[in-house]
Amino acid sequence: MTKLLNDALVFFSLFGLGLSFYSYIIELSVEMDENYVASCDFSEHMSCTKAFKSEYGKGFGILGRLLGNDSVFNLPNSLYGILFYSFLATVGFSDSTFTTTIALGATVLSNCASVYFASILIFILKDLCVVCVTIYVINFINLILVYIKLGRLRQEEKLKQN
Ligand SMILES: C/C(=C\C[C@@]12O[C@]1(C)C(=O)c1ccccc1C2=O)CCC[C@H](C)CCC[C@H](C)CCCC(C)C
Repeated sequence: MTKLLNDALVFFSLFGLGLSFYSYIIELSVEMDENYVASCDFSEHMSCTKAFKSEYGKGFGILGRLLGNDSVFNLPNSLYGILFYSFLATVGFSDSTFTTTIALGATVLSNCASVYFASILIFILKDLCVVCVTIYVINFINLILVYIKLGRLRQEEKLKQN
């Protein structure tokens, strides 16, 4: 009964994974070649590298301050994205209520991250990063999908008990 939901969840998680990989490649390219022009840089106020290269592009702009800029955990956000969406794509296959509850927690967390990053884009960097905004949309879709899925799993459990 959750087959279509699972497929959609895995699809959007892989979409997020792809965007995270793409962001990471862009970051590496910009770092190696300062003349590199990223395909997601459209103008001064529509730039993805402006976000990635900012002080908020690494360790969520928090870990560096907490653990020191040289900490092994102060990685580019895109690497955390790769970890996160790989995890979500994997648990997306599971029809266990427990696993899906974990997935719900993770997607709630990622939407908090969306709000945090979106405010940085709007109020501090005054930048429209298309890759970032697409990530926010994906995070929201994933939240809705996991929420619906958990509801159905709980309903199925109830039906089995009776
Ligand atoms: C494209 C990507 C990250 C790039 C980033 O684009 C973001 C998000 C953004 O909006 C932004 C704004 C302002 C400055 C910099 C930036 C960015 O650089 C990857 C998805 C990141 C995703 C939102 C992470 C979700 C992580 C979980 C909430 C926590 C996972 C914890 C791990 C230990 C698994």
